[in-house]
Amino acid sequence: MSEPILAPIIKADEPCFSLDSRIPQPEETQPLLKHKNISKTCINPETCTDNIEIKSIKKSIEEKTDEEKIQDLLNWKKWELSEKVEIRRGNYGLGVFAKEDLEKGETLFFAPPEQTIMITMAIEALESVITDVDDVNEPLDCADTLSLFILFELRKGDESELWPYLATMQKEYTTPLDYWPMELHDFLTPAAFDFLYLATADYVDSYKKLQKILEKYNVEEEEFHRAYSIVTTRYYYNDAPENHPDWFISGLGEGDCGALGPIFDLWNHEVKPNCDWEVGEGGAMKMTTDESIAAGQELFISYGVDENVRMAQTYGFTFSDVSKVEENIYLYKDEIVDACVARLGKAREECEEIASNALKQTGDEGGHIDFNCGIESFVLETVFDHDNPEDDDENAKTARLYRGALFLIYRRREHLGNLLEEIEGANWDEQFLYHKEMATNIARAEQVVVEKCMKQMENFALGFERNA
Ligand SMILES: C[S@@+](CC[C@H](N)C(=O)[O-])C[C@H]1O[C@@H](n2cnc3c(N)ncnc32)[C@H](O)[C@@H]1O
Repeated sequence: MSEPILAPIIKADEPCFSLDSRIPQPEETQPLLKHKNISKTCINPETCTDNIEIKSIKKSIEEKTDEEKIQDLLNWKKWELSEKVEIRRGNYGLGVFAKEDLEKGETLFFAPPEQTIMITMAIEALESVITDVDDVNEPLDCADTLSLFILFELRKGDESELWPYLATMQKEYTTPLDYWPMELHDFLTPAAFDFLYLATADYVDSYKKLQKILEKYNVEEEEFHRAYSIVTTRYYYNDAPENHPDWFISGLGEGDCGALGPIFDLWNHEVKPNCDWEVGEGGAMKMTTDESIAAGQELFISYGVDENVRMAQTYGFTFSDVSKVEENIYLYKDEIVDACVARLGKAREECEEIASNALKQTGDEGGHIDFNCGIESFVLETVFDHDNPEDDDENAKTARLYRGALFLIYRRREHLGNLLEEIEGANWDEQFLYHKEMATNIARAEQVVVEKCMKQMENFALGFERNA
């Protein structure tokens, strides 16, 4: 959903590596990284080395203006869209704006399930493409299935029934973290690097499942990536189908799958939005105002993400006004072990063992400090609670936990300070200015929480120490 700013474009004659090279290797997931080699990725090594031009069977379609495309979309179905709003291009691509003053609680949009793009529609359409479970490397989930469906619909061009919708989609999606160039890895915070890993792994996973079909239909990576991004930046949760072919897999219950909602998905995101949305019976979409809104204002919903790092991962944008976001400070095992050694005076091996055992019980890398400065780390709690003297009371334990966490965030402050200096001081090629802004916004958002939590946690620690 971000404005298209280009990441490296994959060309057939560039040196190429396997798709896996885009996924950082395990040792690279450690925080505070060293510079990585510059690398370009390429889907099909044979076509890279032989410099073969892949035959494109995409239709070229007469380009319409934004206004014409929006009009086609509005005429496509009998939408229940309030006359008090308009769709137009704004600061964040297309968006929805108030034409008149709006009151709190007004319904602005309603779409019954049949006007949304449901997974059942995608499965049905793909049954002629996927005839056997062996046509895919692994069963497809909802996002994979919708991506493949959208890809083929895009190829049909204006012969697709969905064309009035698809024609409004942005042309390129190149900046989300799944296309973050390797030479810029060092400019990411440790958390952003983790999110990059997740974003890339999800994308590559999807590509690999579909590889045979993509190759059969000569789908270039860029083409697949666009369809995939259209889906993942617009997908809203919806129920999984009751019956489906063997090549499809998803959760069984409510909200375990997803759908696309034309018009609904033109609302842009704010952490504190002025509109609210609801998925009703069978996947119907409803949009209402959450406050009174003056004419001319843009209408926003929340996509359910509050952190710059998560917005970057899923939607390809970040807020530069970092007071708007609610970033977390993610903690990692190595840092916790350092805090254990420094604060408790224990041997590294012992700290390692305690932390590793605690980590085995949790799914995450070590936990986090949330934007309210609450410590959400089982590992940190375990480490600082471990092997306490018998006369140790709850106040002393809590104080020790805060001191341990403070050690971590002082270090993180130093790291973020250095990182921001490096970002500022580096020589950025013009094509990467968007990346610079994104890396800065992610680091600054975390820095704000670090500064706030330092003061707050000092006070907490002192209070508990006094009562111990
Ligand atoms: C569901 S679409 C919204 C419609 C989109 N603006 C369009 O032109 O089609 C989500 C995408 O919109 C953009 N977007 C939404 N909210 C934004 C924001 N607050 N700042 C920057 N971009 C935003 C991002 O590109 C995001 O991936």
